[in-house]
Amino acid sequence: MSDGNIPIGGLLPVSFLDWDGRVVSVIFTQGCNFHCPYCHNRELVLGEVDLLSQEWVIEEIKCRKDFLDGIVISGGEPTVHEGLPCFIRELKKATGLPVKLDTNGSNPDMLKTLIHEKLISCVAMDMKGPWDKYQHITRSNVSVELVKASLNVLRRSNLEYVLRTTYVPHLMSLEDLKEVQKQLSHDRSWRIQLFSSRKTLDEEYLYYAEPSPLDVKEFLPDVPVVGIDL
Ligand SMILES: C[S@@+](CC[C@H](N)C(=O)[O-])C[C@H]1O[C@@H](n2cnc3c(N)ncnc32)[C@H](O)[C@@H]1O
Ligand code: SF4
Repeated sequence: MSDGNIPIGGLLPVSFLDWDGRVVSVIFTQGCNFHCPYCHNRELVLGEVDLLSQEWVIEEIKCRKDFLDGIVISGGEPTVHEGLPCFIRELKKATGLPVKLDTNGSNPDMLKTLIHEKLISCVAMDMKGPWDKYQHITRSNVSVELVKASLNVLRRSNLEYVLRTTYVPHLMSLEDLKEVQKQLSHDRSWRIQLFSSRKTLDEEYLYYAEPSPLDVKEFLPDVPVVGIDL
């Protein structure tokens, strides 16, 4: 994709769930460099949606801007698109709203650029699992050094950030979650999201068990647990 032009596969005009305490619009970019089998945004990852015009998306948000507290850019994986900084610049110019980024952490350079140019105000970054299980969980050959670098970028910035791990019992154990807590040095911004099997990239995962919130809370009592049905 060329400068400022990113593939947008979806727009959720109003959401109360995607940025704590804020009413936001959510933009979903198409395409991802990971292939997490549990991913609920399968059409975006597989590139099976009709793309929306960037101008239309910006206009839709602009006409609601007085009722919104921010914009979330999610996906797919937004940071795989080189045009992302330019797109966010246009979005902010048109709406004046703060932007939160959802990312898998695989592009620390992009993260650095977005922070340096003051284009984002908050980041939610996934920690997919213990470092030694990253490639298995994401079904990709991602270098964990990139994710570690993104973590350092966030920690050195003054930005609000959240780290989150989606707990999928078929892919990881409760002990693995403890390992993630250790590898994050008990970072207080870490939270656990419960896997929902309603829609998944790998259709076998439609039949895998969802975790029990009580089991997780009992095992890791200090960590916030969130889930679609909680
Ligand atoms: C679809 S991803 C897009 C942003 C980015 N690619 C990432 O992985 O963080 C947004 C969030 O949804 C979570 N997620 C994906 N599939 C899920 C599922 N089946 N149940 C619960 N959360 C899920 C991811 O772990 C991530 O925190
Ligand atoms: S959950 Fe995984 S596959 Fe889905 S968009 Fe995020 S990184 Fe990509």
